[in-house]
Amino acid sequence: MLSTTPSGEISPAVASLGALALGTVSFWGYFHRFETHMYAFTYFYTFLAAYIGLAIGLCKGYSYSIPSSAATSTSVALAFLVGAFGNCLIYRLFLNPLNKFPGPYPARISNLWLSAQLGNSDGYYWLQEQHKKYGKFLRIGSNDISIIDPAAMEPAYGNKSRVSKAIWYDNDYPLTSMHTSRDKGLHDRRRRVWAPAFSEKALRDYETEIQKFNEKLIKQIGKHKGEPVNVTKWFNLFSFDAMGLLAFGRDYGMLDKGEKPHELEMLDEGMQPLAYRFPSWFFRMLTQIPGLGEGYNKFVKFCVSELTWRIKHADQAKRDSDIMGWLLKAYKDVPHPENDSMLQADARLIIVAGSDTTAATFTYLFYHLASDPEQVRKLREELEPICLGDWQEKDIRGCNHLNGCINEALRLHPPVPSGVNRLTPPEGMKVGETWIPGNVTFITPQYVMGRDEYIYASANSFIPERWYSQEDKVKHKDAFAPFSMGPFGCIGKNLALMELRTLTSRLVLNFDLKLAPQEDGMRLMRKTKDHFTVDLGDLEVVFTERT
Ligand code: HEM
Repeated sequence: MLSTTPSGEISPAVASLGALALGTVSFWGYFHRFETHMYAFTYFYTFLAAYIGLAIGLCKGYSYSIPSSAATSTSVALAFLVGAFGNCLIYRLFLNPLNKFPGPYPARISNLWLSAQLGNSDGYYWLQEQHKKYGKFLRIGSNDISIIDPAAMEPAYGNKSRVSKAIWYDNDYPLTSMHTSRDKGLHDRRRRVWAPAFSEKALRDYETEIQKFNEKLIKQIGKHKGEPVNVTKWFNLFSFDAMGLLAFGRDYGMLDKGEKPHELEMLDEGMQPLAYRFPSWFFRMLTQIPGLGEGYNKFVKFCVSELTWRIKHADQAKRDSDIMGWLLKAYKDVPHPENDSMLQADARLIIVAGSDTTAATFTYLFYHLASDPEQVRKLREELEPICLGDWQEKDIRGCNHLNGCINEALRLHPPVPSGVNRLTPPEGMKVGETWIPGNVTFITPQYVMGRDEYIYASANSFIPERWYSQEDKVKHKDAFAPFSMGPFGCIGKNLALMELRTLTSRLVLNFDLKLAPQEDGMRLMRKTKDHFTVDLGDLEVVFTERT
């Protein structure tokens, strides 16, 4: 029997105690045990409905007056919240096994604290500073750590790894792409659909197109006639144009127009919410609130429209065997593949994965080449005897200095600088001598690792030779993974390297280059935003045609 007041009402103290107990049970029995990030709105509405339902029930069923029903319902609701959040707080502050990892104290309370630190979209710098302070293992969230120990690479990304993708990949659910698929079986099946699009044969086809874009960019740069070239912009145009054609058989003509179109702005706008590393429940709520996720939603719509265009104009597409063409082979018997949410998500994946990343590598690489004429001299010495007549990428694939320069750009400025989110297996994971509990989210930020003296000698210097003749300057080779590794690693790595090798060679063979007057690279270094991939600050280089 419920204890009642003299007026026959349930004692508010007893009701609140019951709600406190219910909150406690709901935390330990449910919220603590299961992934709950997908249902934030559902919880919110259920809670609201229960609150209103209780208030109405007390009035109708127990003849409460309106004020006392409101007071009792409110105290019950608050007590429930205190039970659920109070226990959550106790767990996070005192009982979480992750508390043995060093890091800023508030990080253990909520991931929103981390988001508040990333207002400048400079997650990679923030992580570097914190790792300097706290060491190889850094607590960054209530269930999150960052690791820069090279011993983490094999258990995290090796082929035998039992690590899976973390809840971050559910941010876009139900728009699940191959990349955001957390189900290993599904990812595996999808990867088999994608694989032919990146086979040696497919890449040979793409190379012909890439060489045409190389030619266009060289012409456009030549037109500047020694005036500063904003390479951030031009490499963006190049990589977006190349990706449009390779992905959808569509020539955006950006290199011809020389303009940064609206689509490019949308990509950065669409990626920006990722800069703050919001907890997934919060991110999902944010992008569902009308108006708030506008840039993000616009970009998603743009990608779907590109996919629809590709399917409707299959016969007009410039190429028969573009990447989407390969994926569509799996949809032969599907009447409207453009409505398939995974294909829509994959369309977006190609655009994001294939354009921003290569543009960033080019821009940083040319920052270093324009700052150091000796690198350009060495590249020419290596390339000139090979790049005669109709040379192809396969002819320069083994060029040590060229590959060394590209590796250095990727090491010092990885295009996915803060790393990818992974979840330790339920039984936990050993990194060297350190045990990490099960179901913990972790990242291995490539930017921080790339500049760590424990991993590389003279870590902050651009030394291409460390990759072929000064190997002692790479102390832990396994730490270098700008394309990630293992079954979830970058499927476009060889395509990216093809673009990087061919265009870089052509540019250094065609032009002398130096940083523009007044250019010190600080806009590129300081204004670049880390939003999973990067939104680059400007860089100006002067190219002078070689005679
Ligand atoms: C320098 C250029 C590039 C870098 C540094 C890079 C880096 C990466 C990284 C780190 C991942 C893993 C992401 C994660 O696990 O969350 C990835 C995945 C991926 N990349 Fe790249 N990428 C580059 C270029 C490309 C290109 C040109 C394409 C072509 C479309 C591409 C397509 C993909 C795809 C489809 C995935 C998802 C793979 C999967 O989930 O199985 N990437 N890339």
